[in-house]
Amino acid sequence: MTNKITFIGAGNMASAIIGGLIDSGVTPADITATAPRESELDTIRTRLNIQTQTDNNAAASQADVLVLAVKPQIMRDVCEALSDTVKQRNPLVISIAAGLDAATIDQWLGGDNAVVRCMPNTPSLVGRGASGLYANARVSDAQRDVATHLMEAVGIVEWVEEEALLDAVTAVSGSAPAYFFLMLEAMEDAAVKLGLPADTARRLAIQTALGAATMAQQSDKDPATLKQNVMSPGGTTEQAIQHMEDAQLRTTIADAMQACAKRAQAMSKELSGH
Ligand SMILES: NC(=O)C1=CN([C@@H]2O[C@H](COP(=O)(O)OP(=O)(O)OC[C@H]3O[C@@H](n4cnc5c(N)ncnc54)[C@H](OP(=O)(O)O)[C@@H]3O)[C@@H](O)[C@H]2O)C=CC1
Ligand SMILES: O=C(O)[C@@H]1CCC=N1
Repeated sequence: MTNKITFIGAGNMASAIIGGLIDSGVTPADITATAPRESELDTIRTRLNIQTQTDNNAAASQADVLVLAVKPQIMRDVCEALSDTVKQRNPLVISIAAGLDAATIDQWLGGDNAVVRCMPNTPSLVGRGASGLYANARVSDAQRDVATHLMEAVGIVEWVEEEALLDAVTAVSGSAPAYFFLMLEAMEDAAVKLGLPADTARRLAIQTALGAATMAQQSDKDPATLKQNVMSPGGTTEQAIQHMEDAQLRTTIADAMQACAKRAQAMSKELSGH
């Protein structure tokens, strides 16, 4: 990819995507990241060999692709301060902020911009990301391809044609690494109570999660069938699964994802004012 990519914000999500991009072969010198403090940038520059800047406008003035990766709560100030540069440079804008719609981002940047909204997740760092993408009407087919190419460098990409569906994407993949990490935490704790050393328990739980996800990805069987295949009648797994069903685990997961999507909608109202 020959595009110059600038990340406004160099935190958890930006560094996960940047790390994945570099592993996929993007030239570090083509990537710039910004943050207010040199100390944070020193770390990412040393680790990834990319360009860094504390001046957002200076960094954006070189960008073909401008990735907005700051917290939603400060996005308005950041965008408004970038609007003159964006008007001159006219980059493809990719916002990764949860719960901020493309029209609001476009308006804060001064209007008439090609804006892709992307909901990525942190496994992008290891090339196993999952991103949902939505494009506003200004985004050309070529720019869609650029956004696809960029995010496919760090995982899979699913386009949605209705912007509101990005809230569902946030619930099923954007926020979801945390659900699986919670599961790993809980399994490790429970295994320790059953007598295993913590490091042994963690290794076994992680490898099992990896193995199950890989099987689910590679198998032509659906997850329900794969689950059934582990459950020998009258055996051990049946007991565990029955316990989870009795404890309404499915309802808990559905309620948690509803709460996640609802929070994205509420953030949109709070921050955009409509
Ligand atoms: N974390 C995740 O799993 C996901 C996050 N997102 C979205 O990604 C965005 C970033 O989240 P995340 O990476 O977790 O947050 P972080 O707080 O880790 O990163 C935010 C970054 O922005 C920097 N920053 C703050 N103010 C400015 C400014 N004025 N100009 C430039 N940079 C600035 C911060 O620097 P400093 O630390 O010095 O303040 C930090 O580097 C959010 O909008 C979030 O909704 C989307 C999907 C998943
Ligand atoms: O928790 C959040 O708001 C961000 C968006 C998705 C994942 N992390």
